[in-house]
Amino acid sequence: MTTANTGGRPPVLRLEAVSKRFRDNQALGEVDFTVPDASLTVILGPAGAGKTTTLRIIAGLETPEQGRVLLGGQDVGQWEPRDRNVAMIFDNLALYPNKSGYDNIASPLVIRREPEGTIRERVEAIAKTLQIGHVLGRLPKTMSGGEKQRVALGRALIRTPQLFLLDEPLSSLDAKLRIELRAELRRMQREQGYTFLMATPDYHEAMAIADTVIMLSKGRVVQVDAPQTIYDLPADRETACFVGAPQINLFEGVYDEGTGNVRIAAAGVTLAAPAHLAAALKAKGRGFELGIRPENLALTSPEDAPAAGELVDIEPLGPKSVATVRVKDAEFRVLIDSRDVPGLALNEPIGVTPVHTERMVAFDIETGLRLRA
Ligand SMILES: Nc1ncnc2c1ncn2[C@@H]1O[C@H](COP(=O)(O)OP(=O)(O)OP(=O)(O)O)[C@@H](O)[C@H]1O
Repeated sequence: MTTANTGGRPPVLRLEAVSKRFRDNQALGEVDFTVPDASLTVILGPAGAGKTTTLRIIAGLETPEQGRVLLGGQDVGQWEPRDRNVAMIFDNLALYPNKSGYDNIASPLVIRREPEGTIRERVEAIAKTLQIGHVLGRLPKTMSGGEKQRVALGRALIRTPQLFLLDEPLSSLDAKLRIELRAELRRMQREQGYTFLMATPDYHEAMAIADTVIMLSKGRVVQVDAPQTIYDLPADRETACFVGAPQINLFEGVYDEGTGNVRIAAAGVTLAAPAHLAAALKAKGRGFELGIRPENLALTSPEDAPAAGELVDIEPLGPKSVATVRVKDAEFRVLIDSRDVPGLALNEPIGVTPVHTERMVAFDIETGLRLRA
């Protein structure tokens, strides 16, 4: 059992080889991971990856085919959901329509027959943190969407379970509110030392708040790492494409042993193999793709650029823009400063030059796995 970072205590949560099948659909296959105490871990993955199923199994709302769920080191396989001391927070939590904000938040403690003074103290503290003091006396129908979501969060957070499971808790909110509330969740988690396991298909969200990201794909854990590591060194091609917008550039290449160069046939371009990948590319020879993030390419004059083509599109993204350069049968997405856009003309010749070649990655075309240096 993993006891890292827990001072010898077992981790808050550990999944061991958890599998789940719905009829002929293998929703989860041998899922393994650990969630340490007072951490914010995000399960990231596309729709249908198995995020909700994983959370439901931990909460005891779904039974795994195989494998073990350990909470604080105890196998809870036979435990009822209410005995597990975990709180699950869904998107769009329904509030009691006939109860005030205060009574909605207080309800879990009222059910537990906590003393009234304690309840008042807790509700007021939570309302202050979530900045919803002004809606405590009001019915849900008079609250905005964001206020309702905060009251619902307050109701979940008023309990103090050993683990909070959050299933896309912010997805119904508008972009501004989502960013505000996720920062608040992060702050509360840190201040109170809560342990959060949150599922989201939004890599921006994962990057913004996670200590650790569990990348889930087709019911399997593909990678468990810090968000920046998932971005810089994705375990496979699918993860590389899933995290990062504009998407990573991928080019099929062939390594030339004589020169130590990589030829990208589709673009008719030859690049020096970056030093950190040379051995892996040499060993592979062909059947690999080079992965270059758009921010690691620059627009240059066509004369001395390794790739020269035509500027075919510019997409503004606020302070940054994405320039697309067609070079023969290949397209290069290049992230540029939007202030440089006025100096560019569509359909004109332009060069593309890799910068930070030490950040290039390469994937095996057959397996999709990243080639290890
Ligand atoms: N009760 C069920 N009966 C049959 N199949 C199910 C059931 N629940 C989930 N599945 C299937 O299991 C797989 C994983 O679903 P799950 O809801 O866990 O994915 P998810 O990653 O949470 O997706 P989303 O981001 O869309 O919520 C999917 O193929 C889904 O169709």
